[in-house]
Amino acid sequence: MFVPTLMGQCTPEQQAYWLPRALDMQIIGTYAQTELGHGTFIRGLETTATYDPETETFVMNSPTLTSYKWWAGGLAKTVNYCIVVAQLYTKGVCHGTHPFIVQIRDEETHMPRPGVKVGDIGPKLGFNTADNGYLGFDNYRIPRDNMMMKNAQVLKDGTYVKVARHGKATYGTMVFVRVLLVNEAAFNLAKACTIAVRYSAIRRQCSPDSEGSELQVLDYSTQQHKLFICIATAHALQLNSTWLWKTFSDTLAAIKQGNVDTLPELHALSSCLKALSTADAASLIEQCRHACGGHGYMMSSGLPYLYAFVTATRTYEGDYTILLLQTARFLVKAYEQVEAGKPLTPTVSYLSQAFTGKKLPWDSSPDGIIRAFQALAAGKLSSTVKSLRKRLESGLSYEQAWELSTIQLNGAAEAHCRAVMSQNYKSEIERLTVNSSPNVKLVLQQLYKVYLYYWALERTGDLLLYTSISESDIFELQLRYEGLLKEIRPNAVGIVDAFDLRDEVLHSALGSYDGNVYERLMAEAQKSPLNAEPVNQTFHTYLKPMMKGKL
Ligand SMILES: CCCCCCCC/C=C\CCCCCCCCCC(=O)SCCNC(=O)CCNC(=O)[C@H](O)C(C)(C)COP(=O)(O)OP(=O)(O)OC[C@H]1O[C@@H](n2cnc3c(N)ncnc32)[C@H](O)[C@@H]1OP(=O)(O)O
Ligand SMILES: Cc1cc2nc3c(=O)[nH]c(=O)nc-3n(C[C@H](O)[C@H](O)[C@H](O)COP(=O)(O)OP(=O)(O)OC[C@H]3O[C@@H](n4cnc5c(N)ncnc54)[C@H](O)[C@@H]3O)c2cc1C
Repeated sequence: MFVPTLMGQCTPEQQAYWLPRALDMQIIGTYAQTELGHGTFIRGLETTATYDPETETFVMNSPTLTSYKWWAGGLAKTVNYCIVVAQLYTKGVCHGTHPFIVQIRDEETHMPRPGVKVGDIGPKLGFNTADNGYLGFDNYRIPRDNMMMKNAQVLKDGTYVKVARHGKATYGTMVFVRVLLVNEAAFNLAKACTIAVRYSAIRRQCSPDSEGSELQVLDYSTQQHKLFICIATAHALQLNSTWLWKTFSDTLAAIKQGNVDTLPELHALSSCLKALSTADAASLIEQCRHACGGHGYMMSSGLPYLYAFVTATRTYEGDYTILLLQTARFLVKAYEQVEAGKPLTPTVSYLSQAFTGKKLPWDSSPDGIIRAFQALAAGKLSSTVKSLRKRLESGLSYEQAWELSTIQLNGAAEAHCRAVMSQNYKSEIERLTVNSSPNVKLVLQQLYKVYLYYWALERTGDLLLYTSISESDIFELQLRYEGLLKEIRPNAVGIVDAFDLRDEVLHSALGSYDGNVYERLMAEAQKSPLNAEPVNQTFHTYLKPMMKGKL
């Protein structure tokens, strides 16, 4: 995050100085925004940067315990610089949070600079190879030029000048990383399902009839139900990530031309796609672990590590709930635009036909299911706005009414995101397979249908509310879904092989290409330090005395 922030928040002159140093690794940096007391609510950050025109420096301070920076990756022992997000004060006025480049360690000795308190935050659920750190300041001075001045400036005399066209321009790095995280979710989920599907083809358990041989666990319908949605979702996330990257690039190009009109839609999309992709990837990686039984619980399976790594992505760079609520703000505005007969931006344009007051006629074709997801999102949005307005009519303030409606708002944002993801999944497959063989098309369409049927069956309650789906339609869809799993089964191993992930990348005794699962598990077990000696010294120190009654 250090380098993208230098790129996004510095003036050209500042970039010319800092970027080569960072890219050459002459300096190593991190992004220190979150504090002990605040992560989500950026406006509540407490670190201060007070401009002193006498010395043309900013004085950095951590006025409270809760103002200590907390979490930044590499902060504890690795980095010598960081981007610190602090409340800017000049001429006695607070201008809100701004980013500053702060040297925290000596470039030669690596000692913390006087006035800087820095350390490690301790062990975490995962990410233990990263030295996430804390950081505090005691009247620590940095040059005026170290304020990142692309979007706002403090002149030598302390005058504050706002440059950016959009109030949230300083949040740009977060949007960029959220976009990248959708791709990261796809990649890690692809790893997990490669491991679990390959292992399920090797693992045999139980025999349906006592005479026959044991089945590969991949042949069980329930195992297919657990795993094929993982493969389908990995593709859905990958294709949505490519699409989101293009949307991001287009918006960035427009902003460079001075047009910030599409930023709200990009923010709404990157927020909900980051939220849903990281949450889905984490829960499906855990599902892959379940699918590997006891061996999935071994660190050597690679799955616990993957889970610990990915579940953090649901929180960092904006917590799941918080980001869905950001999308919900955008959706409520879109609802109001429909009411006012105003045009809508592309990803919410479906709303213009959705508020008919009637249930959508059920159609079980893929296009029909996407329309049903859209109807569901629109229906949820409409009920949420009704709740919001009822609360306003009862005399509550907008903030109070909003807070009481946040469970529904999150539901509407999740449904909207699922509809967007399904639509993109379909259109990206169509776009990318124009010249593909019929077999490739067939397999990708099977996976895409698995995604649609799975989520339709997960949301039957909502579909009953907002579409004309009947009990027999649901029964028919369930049978179709189960049939599809059987169609995919013969190709399942080939499909995960097509992710083309090398053994070194999977790092799993269960998921290696050669399928030598048991040999690898045993070889990994031999690496346990407990196997280094036939009798461990704890036997003599504790067990034997206890057994002899001498403890
Ligand atoms: C090329 C490089 C390739 C590298 C590839 C590597 C891939 C990397 C992936 C993984 C590898 C592992 C590496 C691990 C890295 C760990 C990194 C973790 C880093 C961090 O976590 S940094 C800290 C991140 N912190 C957050 O995300 C905080 C979340 N909070 C917020 O974003 C905000 O506080 C808020 C959005 C919730 C609220 O902000 P606030 O100012 O209070 O604004 P509001 O009043 O709510 O809204 C006002 C108005 O502004 C709109 N708005 C808000 N944000 C934005 C935005 N970003 N852009 C545009 N608009 C925004 C908001 O919607 C409102 O609009 P409205 O009034 O409704 O119109
Ligand atoms: C592995 C890891 C690496 C990180 N790396 C960095 C880094 O490099 N740099 C950095 O600056 N930060 C980093 N972070 C911090 C991260 O960005 C924050 O933890 C994250 O943004 C969540 O903020 P929080 O911890 O304050 O959670 P909180 O906001 O305290 O969330 C706690 C709970 O309260 C809920 N909640 C909070 N506010 C509201 C609200 N308004 N409405 C409804 N519910 C609410 C949340 O949904 C959540 O359930 C990292 C975190 C992790 C886990």
